[in-house]
Amino acid sequence: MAANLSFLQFSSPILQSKDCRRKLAPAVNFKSNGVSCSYSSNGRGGPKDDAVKEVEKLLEEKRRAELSARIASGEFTVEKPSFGSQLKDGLSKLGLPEEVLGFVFNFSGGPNNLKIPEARGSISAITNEPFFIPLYELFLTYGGIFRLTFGPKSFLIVSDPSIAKHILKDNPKSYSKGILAEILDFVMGKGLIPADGEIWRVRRRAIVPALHQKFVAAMFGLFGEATDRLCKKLDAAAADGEDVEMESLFSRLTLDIIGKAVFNYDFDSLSVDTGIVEAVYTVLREAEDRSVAPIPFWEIPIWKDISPKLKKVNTALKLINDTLDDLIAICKKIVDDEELQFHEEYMNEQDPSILHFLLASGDDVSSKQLRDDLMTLLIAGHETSAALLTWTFYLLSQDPSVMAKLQNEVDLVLGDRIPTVEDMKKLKYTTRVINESLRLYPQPPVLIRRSLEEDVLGKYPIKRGEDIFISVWNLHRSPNHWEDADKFNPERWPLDGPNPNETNQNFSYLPFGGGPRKCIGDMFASFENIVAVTMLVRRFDFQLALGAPPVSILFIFFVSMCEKFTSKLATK
Ligand code: HEM
Repeated sequence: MAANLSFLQFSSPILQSKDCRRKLAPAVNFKSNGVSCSYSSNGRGGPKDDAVKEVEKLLEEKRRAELSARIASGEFTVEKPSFGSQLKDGLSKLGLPEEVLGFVFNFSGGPNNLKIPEARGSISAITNEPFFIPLYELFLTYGGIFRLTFGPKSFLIVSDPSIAKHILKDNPKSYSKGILAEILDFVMGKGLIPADGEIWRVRRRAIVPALHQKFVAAMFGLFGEATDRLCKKLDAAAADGEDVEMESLFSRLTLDIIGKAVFNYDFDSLSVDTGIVEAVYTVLREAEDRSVAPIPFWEIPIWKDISPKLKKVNTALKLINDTLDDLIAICKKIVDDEELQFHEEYMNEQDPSILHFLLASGDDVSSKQLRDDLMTLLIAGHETSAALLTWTFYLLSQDPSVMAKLQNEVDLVLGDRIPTVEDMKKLKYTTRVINESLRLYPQPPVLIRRSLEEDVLGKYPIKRGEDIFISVWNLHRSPNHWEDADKFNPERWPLDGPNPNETNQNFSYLPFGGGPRKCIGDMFASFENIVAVTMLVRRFDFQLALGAPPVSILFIFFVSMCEKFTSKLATK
């Protein structure tokens, strides 16, 4: 029985969209509250009006203060003192010294006497924002681990780096993907993201070698060509003085890239809206719907058969599966006809795709499992990169000094060249900009797990079957670890220092997760994004379009999207 995340439900109405991606959750004004930068004649963005910034800051502080006051008033606190603590209070009132009580209760109870701090309620009752934002306020009050209870459901929210490290790296065998696997089952089956146990182990061992260095280096041509197509589209928009909605374009760019990289299929979604592109988005939207559904409507027997929406989803899934089957069959034939000498860094120059590598490697796998794996890679590498690019350009549009520094580095290192793998090490500031964008807007903002056995998290014992959210959002914005945590400041990462990752930041920074389930596409994604950012900033200036709708932050399909970032373009 599939679980659902009804607490992710939002109360506001669903928005309609013009493009093929539907906006699911309500558009919540992001901090900028729709303030547009004024257009500057030199094409470089002017700083946002100071007075406006001040008002935004005050509004944000007011909102936070109100929520903090509500949390502090105990509105969300569950008062359930344990028998031990009641006894301790009683004895304390009778005059027993604290030292004696501390000794007796620590000795007799140990960690079992400790209770995880508990908050309760409905996130939608607290605020209209995506759920991981109010979780931040609760974290400031309740600490690095607390329980959040909604009616019969309860979740542990982890925002402490050492507990995150314990779950992800030190004791990962005791945790599964839980709810995530249940929701994604219809689209990813037992693909690498939802899979657990032996299936995960076998498939990870088969797939990881496909992303070897030679493969990633070969992808640079693809990254460059796809971004060039986007540049041409933007050229036309800039020439016509047309504002562009960037999230939809980045979504198409990354779909085109990942389709070619995973199974050598050209969606060409930047140019055309074919049936298969529409089918991919239909399936993605369904997964989004399921992640916020109050009940698992897709499991209701009669509904399943008569709902036009579910019929459409099934038709889309069939089209995708048939296309994947065709691609697998074509690729199998090529591999059969190939004079194959398989080795560690094997790559077919005409078709360097992951699918080709898997078939050439003699990977003994059912066609259903292979489809699940391909679909998982497609989804894992698509929305994450699209969201990262959109947030990065949004942040850049807000900070002309960072943009200028970035453009300077790109001009110096690349000039007009298409970036190569050798350039990556030289593009240090560009990398820091992306590191910082991933810190402020991690994709996904929460990692989902379920405990498979009893364990101890921090000082608290937990039972089997606990659903856990590791809030990467909280880790990345924790005042305990970051100075000016909300500020976009690529300079916080020294250029001569190591590339920040979960290990050298001690699990305070988890852009690609950590431990054995760490992202397998981290290098692919980093290079893809560096290529896109460099090729775009050397050609265009980006500013929030005048009079554009407010930028909003949406949590859809486990990724936090920067919706409606509409940019005014100026060709450099
Ligand atoms: C900016 C882009 C990306 C970000 C931020 C990102 C982030 C992540 C994170 C945080 C995880 C860990 C999830 C967890 O522990 O629950 C993950 C897992 C994964 N990612 Fe990525 N990812 C990105 C791009 C990609 C790409 C391009 C691919 C494929 C080519 C990919 C494939 C995967 C797979 C297969 C897993 C599951 C690994 C496993 O469970 O063994 N990702 N990603």
